[in-house]
Amino acid sequence: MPLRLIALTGGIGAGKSTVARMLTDRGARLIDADELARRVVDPADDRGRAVLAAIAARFGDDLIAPDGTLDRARTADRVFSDPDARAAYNAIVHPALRKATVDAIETLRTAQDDGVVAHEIPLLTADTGSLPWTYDLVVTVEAAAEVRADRLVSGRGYSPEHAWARIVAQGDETARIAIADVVLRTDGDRADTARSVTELWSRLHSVTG
Ligand SMILES: CC(C)(COP(=O)(O)OP(=O)(O)OC[C@H]1O[C@@H](n2cnc3c(N)ncnc32)[C@H](O)[C@@H]1O)[C@@H](O)C(=O)NCCC(=O)NCCS
Ligand SMILES: Nc1ncnc2c1ncn2[C@@H]1O[C@H](COP(=O)(O)OP(=O)(O)OP(=O)(O)O)[C@@H](O)[C@H]1O
Repeated sequence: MPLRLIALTGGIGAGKSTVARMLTDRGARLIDADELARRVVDPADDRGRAVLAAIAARFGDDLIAPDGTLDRARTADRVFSDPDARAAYNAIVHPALRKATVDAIETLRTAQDDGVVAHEIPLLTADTGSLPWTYDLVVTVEAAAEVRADRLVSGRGYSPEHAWARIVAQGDETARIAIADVVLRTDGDRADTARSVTELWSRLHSVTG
């Protein structure tokens, strides 16, 4: 079977990373959009510096920390409280992120042209239609917004305001479910989630493509 590229999307705090880990435990390889989004603003890299300069030109130098890295907390405050700022920020960062993703897919394909690659990508719906790659299966990981907010506050130390700002920034689940082939609900406990991942893994091995 050729390489199958799976989108793993879902609302913040629903459990994408948990599901991704369960898939990699079963042998999938992973591309993490959040991690690539950190790399594209790495000041140690020429392209990263160019992205940081574009952010500073649009938003001001106060988003750049004294050591030249992105001040992530300040950036989050700006972009998660203001949809126009978020769109402007995404317009700067997302082209670099897309390029990094194409490179990552190619690198994995060159290393091994079969198996499952999971692409953990929180913002899939915002970009659908303009992506320079195609998925064999789109999976969205979903739990009720209140459950996700509780997890972000108790598990990740977010304040309730920060948790809700991000949940709201991502829109509701309707758009994600509309583009998904599989909706993996994680309102239950981790054992329930593990069972759903086992089913998904079987399905991935019965999909040709
Ligand atoms: C705004 C930034 C600096 C905040 O950094 P921070 O370290 O606090 O958060 P982190 O990057 O770990 O993201 C955590 C979660 O926030 C959500 N999130 C991140 N960026 C966005 C965004 N632009 N819009 C909506 N939700 C987002 C995602 O669910 C993500 O998993 C950072 O998230 C960023 O650079 N975002 C833009 C790049 C992007 O779109 N990333 C998502 C990958 S698809
Ligand atoms: N049934 C469950 N399935 C998955 N995760 C769960 C479940 N119950 C509790 N959790 C917890 O929810 C938290 C959020 O999970 P995770 O970090 O995987 O979310 P995420 O969707 O990747 O978030 P982000 O969008 O920030 O990357 C974790 O602490 C995880 O252990």
